[in-house]
Amino acid sequence: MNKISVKDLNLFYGDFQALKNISLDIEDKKVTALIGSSGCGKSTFLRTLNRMNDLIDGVKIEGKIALEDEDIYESDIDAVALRRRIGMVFQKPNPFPKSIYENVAYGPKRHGIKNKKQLDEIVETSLREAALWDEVKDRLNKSALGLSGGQQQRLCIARALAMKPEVLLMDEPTSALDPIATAKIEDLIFELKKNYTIVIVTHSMQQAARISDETAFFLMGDLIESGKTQKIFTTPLDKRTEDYITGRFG
Ligand SMILES: Nc1ncnc2c1ncn2[C@@H]1O[C@H](COP(=O)(O)OP(=O)(O)OP(=O)(O)O)[C@@H](O)[C@H]1O
Repeated sequence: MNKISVKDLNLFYGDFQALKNISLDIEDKKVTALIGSSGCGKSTFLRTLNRMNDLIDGVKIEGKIALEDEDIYESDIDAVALRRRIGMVFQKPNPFPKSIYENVAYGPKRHGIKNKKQLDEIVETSLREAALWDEVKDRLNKSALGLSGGQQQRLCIARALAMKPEVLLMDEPTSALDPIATAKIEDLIFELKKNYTIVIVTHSMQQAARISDETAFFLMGDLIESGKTQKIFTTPLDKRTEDYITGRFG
């Protein structure tokens, strides 16, 4: 089943066309990796999925993106509600300068949940889901900035999960982390796909091969090829995909 369906998507930054006629279906409760060399449009594409590009001046978008049956670029859609359904985790862990507890409770509080017991529950569940609970349960009121980089990134994942999203967008979530912290996040992604649809931008082909079910290869704003990760990495249809995954360019 498709969770998100992208059809004939074009995106312009002013006169520059960063995405060219992209059509891609994103499967429910699977990990889809977006790969391609620097500047090919992976992050831009990722941001179109929860309308984060709306926040950038001079962006023009054509085409259609449906979340299940709903066109997310319909003029009457509530972008804040959309971003609650499609959460995002960024390249650099960016916890708020607040306690671990407050980082996770922040979103639910802003959306009107005031009951302490309910918030406690959301915080614990989200931290457990992000595989961080055991490491932080005795220091929930300490600053999030005292956590290691890998812990901070899992906290940011917990913060996203606290909003009970359906889809998680991850923009190179491990590029600032060491191999051990990276492995923890990769294990976590594997667990999370049982309940969430995940789209991840990665520079690491090994990472894409390890963790994704589906892979989409971008080149200079075009989507060259997409499909099952195993197929893309073993028998790609397009010569340009093959050249990229075998390291001939990129
Ligand atoms: N806010 C912006 N204004 C103008 N051009 C932009 C903007 N953001 C990105 N671009 C351009 O759009 C193209 C795609 O950028 P994007 O960041 O999506 O690529 P990417 O594949 O994610 O690259 P990287 O892997 O380096 O992050 C690039 O040529 C980039 O310079």
